[in-house]
Formats: sequence, C-alpha cells, structure tokens
Amino acid sequence: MAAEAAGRNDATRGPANSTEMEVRLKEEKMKADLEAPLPAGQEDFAIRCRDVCRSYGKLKVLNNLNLAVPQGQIYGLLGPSGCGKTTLLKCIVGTLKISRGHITVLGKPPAFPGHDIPGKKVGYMPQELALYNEFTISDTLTFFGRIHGLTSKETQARMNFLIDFLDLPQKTSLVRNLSGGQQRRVSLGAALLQNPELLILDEPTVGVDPVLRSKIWHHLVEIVKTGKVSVIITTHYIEEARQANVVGLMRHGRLLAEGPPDAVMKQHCATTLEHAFLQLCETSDQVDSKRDSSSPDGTLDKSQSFENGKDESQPILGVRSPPAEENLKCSVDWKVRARHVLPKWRNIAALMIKTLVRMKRMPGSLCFQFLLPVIQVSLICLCVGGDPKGIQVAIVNNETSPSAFSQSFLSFLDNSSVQQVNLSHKEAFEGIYNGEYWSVIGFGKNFTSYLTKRMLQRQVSQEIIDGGSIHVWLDQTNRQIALMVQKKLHQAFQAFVDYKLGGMAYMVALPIKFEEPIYGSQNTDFTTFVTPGAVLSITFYLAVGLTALSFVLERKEGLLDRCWVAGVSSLETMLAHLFSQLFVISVQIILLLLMMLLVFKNPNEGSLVLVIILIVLQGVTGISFGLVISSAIDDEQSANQAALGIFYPNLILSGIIWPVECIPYPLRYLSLVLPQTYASEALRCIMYRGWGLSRMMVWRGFAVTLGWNTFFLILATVILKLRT
Ligand SMILES: Nc1ncnc2c1ncn2[C@@H]1O[C@H](COP(=O)(O)OP(=O)(O)OP(=O)(O)O)[C@@H](O)[C@H]1O
Repeated sequence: MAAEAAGRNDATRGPANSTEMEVRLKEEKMKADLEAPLPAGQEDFAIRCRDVCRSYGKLKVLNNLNLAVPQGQIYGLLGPSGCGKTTLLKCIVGTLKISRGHITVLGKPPAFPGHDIPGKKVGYMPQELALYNEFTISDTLTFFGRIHGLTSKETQARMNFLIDFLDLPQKTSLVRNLSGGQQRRVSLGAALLQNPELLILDEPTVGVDPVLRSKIWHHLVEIVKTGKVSVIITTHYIEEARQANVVGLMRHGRLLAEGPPDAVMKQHCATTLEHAFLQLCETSDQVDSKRDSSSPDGTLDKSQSFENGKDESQPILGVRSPPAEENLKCSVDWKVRARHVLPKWRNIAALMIKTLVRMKRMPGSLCFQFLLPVIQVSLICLCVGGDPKGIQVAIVNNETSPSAFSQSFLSFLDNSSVQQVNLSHKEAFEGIYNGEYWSVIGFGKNFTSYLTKRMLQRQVSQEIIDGGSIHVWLDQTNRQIALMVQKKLHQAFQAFVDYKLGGMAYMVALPIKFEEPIYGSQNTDFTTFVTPGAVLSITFYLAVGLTALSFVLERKEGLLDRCWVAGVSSLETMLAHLFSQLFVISVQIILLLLMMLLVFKNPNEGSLVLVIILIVLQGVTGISFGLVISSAIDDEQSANQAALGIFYPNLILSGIIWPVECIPYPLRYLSLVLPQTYASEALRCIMYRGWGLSRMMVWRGFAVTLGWNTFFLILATVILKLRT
C-alpha cells in the first residue's frame, strides 16, 4: 500500500525515473513469485503470526509482522543483528506480550490454559546460555526432565543419546568448567530433551564447529521428517539456512520475504541466500527512500511513520498474510483453567531440588549463611547495651588521712567500670581537657568533717554544704559513659552511707524506694531491650539478602525465561524460592536461638514455640520482600542498593535500637506500620513478660508480620507475572 501510495504520488508528478521503474519491476516480480500458492500439505501451520507489533518503550521492534511456520518443517529466521528476531521468538513462546496482533502456536495462543505452550510441547534454546553454572551436565538435563515430567529412566535414556549426539564431555562435568561451545551444546541438549513438538532455537550454532553444526542441521532435518516436529531457528550463518524448508528474511521488525530458500534465491537471480538477502535489503532501502522523498514535504518523519503503523507495516514482498479466520475463540473447561493456575508440586519440587543442589555445590557460602546470624547476634550481645568498662576518671582528693570519708567512699566505687587515677587538681583538669579522662571527681580537704556536719546538724552554712559535697566534672560528649559514671557514684554513695550509718542511713538516702520490678530484673541492661528486635532484624535482612539477587541473576542469564517456557509459573518460582530459603532460615534461627538463650542467657519467660514462629515469620517476610526486589529490578547493583537503602531507615524507625516513644509524631505513624515495629514489641512481650497470643501487643505483632508477608508475596508474584 505504501509502495502503491508512493507510486500514485509519483504518477501525479510525472513519469518515474529509470531507477524507480527498475525497483518497482523487481518488486512486482518478487511479489508475484512469493504469492504463488504453497505446495499441498503446507496449509497447517505450527506458528502463525499476524500483524504482530511489539515495542520496548518508544522503540517499535516488531512492526505488523506476518509469519507462518509450516507444520513439520524447518523455518530459518534470518536477519541482521537487532532486527527483532529474539523479540519475535520471545513473543512466540509467550515470555513477552505482544502489543497488537495475533499469534497462534500449534493452534492456540501462547500460554493458553492446558495447551502446554509454554510447557513440554516446546523446546526453547534462548540466545543466552541459560544454564546453572554450578550444575553438572547430568544435573541440568535431570532438572529439565523433572519439569517436563519425564521419568528418571526416560531422562537417562535421552541424556545418553544427547551426550553422544552433541559430542558432550562426561555427564558429571560442571557446566562452568565447559568451553563456550560445549555450554551451548548443553543448552541445545536441554531444548531437545523431551522430544518437543516445536523447537525454537535462537542461534544454536554460534560457537559450534562446522562438523557439529552440520550434524545439528542433519538432526533437525531428520526430526522434522516425521512431520510431527516443527522447528524455527535463527542463525547468523545465512548459508546454513539453505537446509531449512522455509526461510523468512527479517529487517527492521518486519518480514521482507518468506519462502523456500531456492525460490528466494531464484527470484533474485542470486547464487547464495546471502546475495538474495542483500538484494532484498537494497530494494527495501530504495523503497523506503523513495517513500521518504515522495512525502508531501519531501521529508517524512520516520518515527511518525512508525507511530501511525501504516507505512512500515506493509511488507515490500508478498509475505502471505494468514487469513482472518485465525481470530479463533478458544474456550476452555474451568477444570483445565484451574489446573493451569494452580501451582504444580512437581515443578516446585524440581526448583527446590535445583536450589538445594546449587547450595550443596557452594558449601563455603552455605556455612557462611548459617553462621552469619550467629556472629551478628553474638556481636550485639557482646558489644551493645552493656556497662562501659575501664573508664578512666581523675580523682582529686585533698584529704590525706587513710580514715577519711573520701577514701572510704572511693573504696565503694565499682573498680571494674571506673578506673581511678589520683592526680593533682591541675593534672586532672589538663587530662580531662585532653580527653584522657571522662570525669574529674574532687573532694575538699575538710570533706569528712563537713559531710559529718551535713548529715548530723539541722542547719549548716553554704560553705559546709559545698565542702561536704563530692564535686564531679563530666565529659558529656558520650552520654552512655557519663550516665554510667553518675550511676556508679550514686551506687557507691548508697553503699558508703549504709556502711557508715547502718540503720540511720535513711536520713541521707533519697526517699524513693524501687521495689522488685514487675517484669524484668533490677539489673536489666540495654542489651535485653535490643536483642529481640535485633534478632528479628537480622533474620529479616539476611532473608532479604538471600533472595534479593536470586531472580535478578536468573533473569539476566535467561534462566527465568527458560524455566517459564518449560512450563514453570511465576507462583511456582516464588513458592519454590520461599520453601528452599525456609530451610536456610530454619537452620539460621536454630543456631541463633541457641546462642541467644543458652550462651548469652537472654531470659525467656514465655512460649518458645511462639518465639520461634514469630522469628520464622519475620524470615519469611524478609524472603518475600527480597522476592519483590528481585522481581522488580533487573540489575544486581540496583537490587543491592534497594536492599541496603531500606535497611537503615527500617532499623531506626522500628524501635529496635531506641524506643518508638522517642520518634516524633508524624514519623511514628510510619514506624508503626513497618514490618518489625509491632513484631519486636511482641517478641519482647513474649520473652520478658511471658505473654501469650491473648494479649493484643502479642497478636498484633503476628498479624502485622503475616499481613506484610501476604502483601509482599502477592506483589512479587504479580510483578514477576507482568514481567514475563
Ligand atoms: N529488554 C529490552 N529493552 C529495550 N530494548 C530492547 C530490549 N530487548 C531488545 N531490545 C532492542 O530491540 C531490538 C531488537 O532486539 P532483538 O534482541 O530482538 O534483536 P535480534 O534480531 O535478536 O538481534 P541479534 O541477532 O543480535 O540477537 C534491538 O534494537 C534491541 O536493542
């Protein structure tokens, strides 16, 4: 149409020049040739694409493309790099959705419920290697065999054949130790494994030596002879496609020509397919430039023509557009639809075994994963929340007598925490200004007599009050140390007056009596507060770390697509990851609890079962959150940034290291909806108050955790589904 339109425009302007005439003649001739009916028996198509469009953002990659792969034949899809071949294959197998048009594969649209495409009817070899590097050849084929539901006997038989046919090394060889060519052959083997009805091979012969290349083509020719297997293959070696029954020449997202290789060469009077293709490209360019120059203003904007989708849509040669009858409405029984949606345990088991085998092959990494939480919780128990030790304080004591009160008082000061250094007034102040001491404690030379007067006389002068006081100058730059020094001084004074006054001590003591605590003990330290929240946080973030990269790497290596084409659904992928990581976090949690309760003697007044369930649920929430990151983000760096970026704000806002009550109000609402705020509180209530699920503060910790869990899992499944 575009060519006709261009022709009409030319006709109004005057006779076309001789080059244009030649182009048009060539075009007409080729059109007539390729529009000739196909030989009998080719009316059945394994694949039909009609007016298929697909864009990446504004880049229109497939442009009203029509293509038909006859049943039981080899179709060679040829075209320069970047013309859209891989995109088309991905649309055919259903890993990419088309923006417009229709595709039928073996009679039904891709991903049609119960059709097994994606599934065992199709063998797909993507352009990327899409192999697990830690697997052996045998593991690889066994994994795909499991997904396709082959018995181990069938898998073994096919494996032996493929190893022999593809000239592969021993089946116990690790994929990562194979050469590039060998790896590609293993990838081809995985596509051929289940004897699929449809083989979709994206450049299977790249990096393969000519002898094996010819062997592969020979095999393809053999398997299509039965008429039951169809093959679509892309290759950069145009000449090898002469062995195909039909070739399609693709450029700029549309098919320039489609037909048997001999016919294509004949009509271009070319001796090779490559020449024929070159000529087609030239003709296409001439038609394009002619169309450009015939636009009203002489400069047709190419992107505009792409946008309206009309000009570019028409193949310059007669590519047979399948009839409209293929707008078939396929109905499907609800049971089949339900089976299609429900996860298959076979696939989940295969994926879980895969993850466990990969873990087994990386024992160092697995041990590290098991030990990391134990190390982290040990560090927290050892280093956070305890009393500072060995704090140097300068003592300026102007009393010299050994029986002086000051000496007695200082003997009650806890020596493990406070290290006393006796100095002169000048040295002590120089030292504290130079940061050598955290405090200066001073006693006047009449401290003993003045303190006695303060204690016993009803009224005393200011001088006596001052002289009978212990003077303390603190370096308040470290609040914890300053608080500790103050606390130790109070304790020492209490012990001193108890010793000096015995039953009369009440006269100088603060009239506040702290009774036995209702919950916890008098000596509860900050570690006790931090540990439960820290345990949840460690479990959550290790689980995020375990999963955040899993899909990112698998997607990048084409493994997700390959599994998806083999019939694995997003939900199955998600559940398999969840279950296999559950194993890892279970071991982590057991080690962590042993360390916390038995080694560091953290108190637990409540149900250990509730404690374990809450920690496991937090781990599962971490896995689910990791799956969200993994499904939404494409590269490792961004996934790492997302996981790390969320770590600090969440830790600070969840009331783990400092009470939520300190958070100013608008921010506190945010804090309360985070996954670990109520959960940490619930864990503290179980462990230190011995509360159970009947208490709101406990059950709401579980409820919030479960809520986040469900939300993350659904979100991850939806994102993964939308992106495949
Ligand atoms: N995920 C993507 N996002 C954006 N653009 C993409 C994406 N994948 C492919 N493209 C672009 O789409 C165009 C077609 O790519 P495609 O991989 O289908 O080409 P191809 O014909 O298979 O090339 P080759 O033979 O080199 O593999 C290219 O311009 C490519 O840059």
